[in-house]
Order: sequence, then structure tokens, then C-alpha cells
Amino acid sequence: MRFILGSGSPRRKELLAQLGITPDAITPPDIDEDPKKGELPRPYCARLAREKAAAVVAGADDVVLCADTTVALGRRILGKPRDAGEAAAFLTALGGRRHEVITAVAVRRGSRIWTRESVSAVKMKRLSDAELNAYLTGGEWHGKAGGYAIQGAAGAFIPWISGSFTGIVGLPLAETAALLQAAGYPVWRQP
Ligand SMILES: Cc1cn([C@H]2C[C@H](O)[C@@H](COP(=O)(O)OP(=O)(O)OP(=O)(O)O)O2)c(=O)[nH]c1=O
Repeated sequence: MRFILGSGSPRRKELLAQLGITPDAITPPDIDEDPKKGELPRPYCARLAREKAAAVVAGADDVVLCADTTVALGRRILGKPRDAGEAAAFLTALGGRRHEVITAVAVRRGSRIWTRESVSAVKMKRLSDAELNAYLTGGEWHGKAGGYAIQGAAGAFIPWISGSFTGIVGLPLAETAALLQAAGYPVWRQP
């Protein structure tokens, strides 16, 4: 049994390492991440995690793990910003309000697939021009859903969360460990 991480996200690799798991292979799938017309954030996020898991090439006994993190502002899906201008628009929209961060995890072994979602609520303070400009210049918005990373400088913009910190960063570890065990992966084997 090989463990295949179907994700190019360094955060997911690091979070797996917290469980003592080092993937045998890392093969990020290339799928279309555009939402369907009228698609809501939660079903969108779950669909993407499943599609990523289905797209990874693996042997019948291999365990494949994929995930998707989506920031939801009401019914609006905020993906990874295309440029600094879009990141600024996202952060301005998120400031002074509560939003949700959804991470869907999909584990596949052969033709079987197990999925779970983690939903967290996040409050971001309204950003001053100086805060917004400094954050954009720092570049941490790049490649992050909603244009921020709670595990970096944006932690200073977030006075409150309810949910799963690891889920917000990109891989909820409680759900992930449960899914891996369901798929027969020995998460808690003795070293
Ligand atoms: C909200 C938030 C997101 N993120 C990151 C996690 C994900 O890497 C990214 C969301 O994009 P995803 O599409 O979920 O993942 P990815 O493109 O980085 O990698 P892959 O599809 O290959 O698995 O945003 C943080 O690191 N911190 C945060 O606080």
C-alpha cells in the first residue's frame, strides 16, 4: 500500500507530517476549478475534492488523499485570487464580517471513496489601508483561497474563529485521520 498525496499544497504536506505521515508520492491533479453556474460553496468544495481524488492515477491498493479549501462569503465562492487586485477586493469584502472556510477531504482506495467536510466560521477585522497594502506587498495572498493565510501574517487580522484551525489552513486533521482509518490506512501504528 502506497500513500499518494494528490495535492501540490505545501500546507497539506506539513499537516500530514504532524500525523507522522510522509507520502510515498505527491501527484497534484490538474482539474477545472471553475464553479458551475449557481453552485453553492459547500457542494462546490465537496465536488472538487472528489474530482481531485478521482483524477489521481494510483494502484488498486494505494491510498489517495486530496482536499479542497473554499472561502465562502454568504453564497459567494472566493477562490484563489488571480492577482493582487483581486486579493485586495476579497480582503476588503471579508473585512469586518464573518465568513466560512470549508475544507473537503477525499480519500480513495481502488474504486472506493470516503469524504468529509470541515466548516469553520472566521471573523476578520476591517483592514486599514496600511494593513491591506502591507499584506498585499508581502505576497502571502498568492495561492490561498480568499486571498489570505491564517497561519501567516493574516493571523493578526483574525480575532475569532469557531471550528477547525487545521481545516482553515487546508487539511482538517481530525477528519483526515478518521477517513484514513476508514480506508484501512494504519494512522496510529507503532513506530
Ligand atoms: C483560508 C486559507 C487557505 N489556505 C490555502 C490552503 C490551500 O492550499 C489553498 C486553497 O486552494 P486549494 O485549491 O484547496 O488547494 P491548492 O491549489 O493549494 O492545492 P491542490 O489543489 O493541489 O491540493 O488555500 C491557507 O493556507 N490558509 C488559509 O487560512
